[in-house]
Amino acid sequence: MLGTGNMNGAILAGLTRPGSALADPVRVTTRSQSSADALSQRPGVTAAALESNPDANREAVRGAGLVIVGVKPAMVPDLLDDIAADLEPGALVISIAAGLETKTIAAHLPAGIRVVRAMPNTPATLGLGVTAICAGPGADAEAMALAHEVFASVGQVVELPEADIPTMGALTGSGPAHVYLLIERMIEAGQALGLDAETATESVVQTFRGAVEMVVADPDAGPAELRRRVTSPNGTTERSIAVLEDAQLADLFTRSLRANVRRSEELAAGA
Ligand SMILES: NC(=O)C1=CN([C@@H]2O[C@H](COP(=O)(O)OP(=O)(O)OC[C@H]3O[C@@H](n4cnc5c(N)ncnc54)[C@H](O)[C@@H]3O)[C@@H](O)[C@H]2O)C=CC1
Ligand SMILES: O=C(O)[C@@H]1CCC=N1
Repeated sequence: MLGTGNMNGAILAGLTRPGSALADPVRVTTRSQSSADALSQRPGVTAAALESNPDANREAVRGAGLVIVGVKPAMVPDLLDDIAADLEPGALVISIAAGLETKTIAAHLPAGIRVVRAMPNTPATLGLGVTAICAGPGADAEAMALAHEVFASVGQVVELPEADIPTMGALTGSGPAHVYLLIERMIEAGQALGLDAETATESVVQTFRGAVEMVVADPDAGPAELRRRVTSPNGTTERSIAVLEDAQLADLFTRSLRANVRRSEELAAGA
């Protein structure tokens, strides 16, 4: 794993969490020695820092069958140019960078390197991630099976055409941030109505958790039916839902996701 920050770090945490059977040793790189020291505490993980060893990325990929690139999108091309000559022939390179298209990734790699693009999300850290994957140049069935296996060990995997990856970036890659924003705003609203911070926080978090678990536990009912069961005719929920629906939430979310996808397109163009 090259560039082990928030997202690659979450995947690594998921892969090495207690009870998950990580079959192969993992070499990871990061920029600072202090984060490399922290990462190397994980079982089966060897970490190297660029600030101590400028060759860390090149050394990490030597002999590796699978390389997951987790630096910021703008840094990916330079990183690939740096490691290109040291990659094993036929290695699988997975990029998790938002926006960056597989043709751009492949253009910075030698022929014969297999490319997969992935859009994971941070709940991978608990094994509860969602990762969308798509095949890039040279990605044969074996490469896709390997990508599937890695991300399946930290959550669910959805295989999609590349054109859908930006939408998944908006819906699931960025999705946890949208959920956290809703949690934050509900806590603030509880406080505005007089609850103390601790009570509001604990109650809202448990409400999200309980509500999500109910959707998971009863897929036949689905969220609309579960909402109906809470919303008594002429009761209290009806009033609060009416205020929320007044804000045209469906339209708001669609506009929000479109803005996210537009940024993916800018990143694809190198902006
Ligand atoms: N944060 C998220 O929830 C998600 C992020 N992504 C993608 O993951 C990638 C990383 O994002 P974050 O983890 O949020 O960023 P981050 O900044 O937390 O992590 C990047 C890491 O790369 C290290 N780094 C920088 N240059 C390096 C180099 N040349 N060699 C080795 N390490 C280097 C940094 O020290 C840092 O630890 C981005 O391309 C982003 O689009 C995709 C899905 C979700
Ligand atoms: O905000 C970003 O650009 C990255 C991609 C998806 C989540 N975080």
